[in-house]
Amino acid sequence: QAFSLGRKRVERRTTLSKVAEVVWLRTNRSREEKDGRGKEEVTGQQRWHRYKYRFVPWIALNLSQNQRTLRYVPDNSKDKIIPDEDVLGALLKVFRALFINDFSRQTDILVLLPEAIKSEYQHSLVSHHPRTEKPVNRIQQQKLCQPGEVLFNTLGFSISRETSSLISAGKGVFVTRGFVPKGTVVSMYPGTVYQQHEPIFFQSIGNPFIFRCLDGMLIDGNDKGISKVVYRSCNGRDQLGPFKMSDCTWLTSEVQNPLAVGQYVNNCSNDKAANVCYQEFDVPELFPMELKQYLPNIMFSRDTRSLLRCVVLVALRDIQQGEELFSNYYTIVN
Ligand SMILES: C[S@@+](CC[C@H](N)C(=O)[O-])C[C@H]1O[C@@H](n2cnc3c(N)ncnc32)[C@H](O)[C@@H]1O
Repeated sequence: QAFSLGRKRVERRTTLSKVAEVVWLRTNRSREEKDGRGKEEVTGQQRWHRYKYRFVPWIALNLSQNQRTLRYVPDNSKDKIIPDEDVLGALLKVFRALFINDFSRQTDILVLLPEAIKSEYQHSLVSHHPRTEKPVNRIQQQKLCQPGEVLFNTLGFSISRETSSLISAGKGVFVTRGFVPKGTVVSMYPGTVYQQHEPIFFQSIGNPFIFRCLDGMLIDGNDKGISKVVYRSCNGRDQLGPFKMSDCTWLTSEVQNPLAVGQYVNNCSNDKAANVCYQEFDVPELFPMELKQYLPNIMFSRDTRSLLRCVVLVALRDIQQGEELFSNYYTIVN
């Protein structure tokens, strides 16, 4: 059954790709004819095959209107805006702050952590009274902050989902507070991660949230219907005692990782240039066990050999409070 589902998925993806290819070739041919560029060295067909589409149905319908927004990358390896270490550093900073904020609710996990790690966290929660110099345990005094507040205190900005500034584009993601410097990890693309051969046919029907990685892996970021059921089921499957391997609160209104709204970022247009860019990030094996509960991605199949794929959005320029985030759904890799 898995095989036939997989085959159907491949067939469906092939059909979508064909439709998109025809639209692409028609658009390019008429453009080339108009400009007298028909005899260019690189043909439209060759360019199509170098194109790494992020959202297939979307490009099939909109490519002709958005020619100028294509993003060119000289090589797969040059797709990264910032080094992986910087992505890891930013995620660890935010996740640690979330963990400490939520410390009083983490007792089941804390008893199982090695002493050295536990005391590191406990250390960060002890401050000294300004007059008496006596140690004060901040756990008892701690007032729980909202996750958005933790993000603001850690990276200096908050983001949230609101009605897009584009007409009939549904929701979008806005910087609601603070300032995002260029090169900052500003959001994460949550969802179930599928390898190329895995069945996604039913989840993909009418689903605009399927993100395609450069190597063909797919991330289903839909927070409704069958996609939601699949994510929850994988999340339950992978839990090890009190240790959750991923966060599923992005499927609810009570999100615990405030970065996990990247699936709502809209595509740039000729009037609104992209201010963020997708960047793929494989979570290293040594990622702290107690912080995995904030990762908004999970593998569809429990495959111990491959690393968990995440996708983050990185700021392409400084972004001010009140601005909507726009990414680029089209990438051409030479
Ligand atoms: C990944 S979803 C983004 C979230 C979406 N705005 C929503 O509220 O569900 C992609 C869909 O958003 C819409 N969209 C994205 N960028 C757009 C744009 N520049 N103009 C109009 N619609 C857009 C399209 O319907 C597209 O299929």
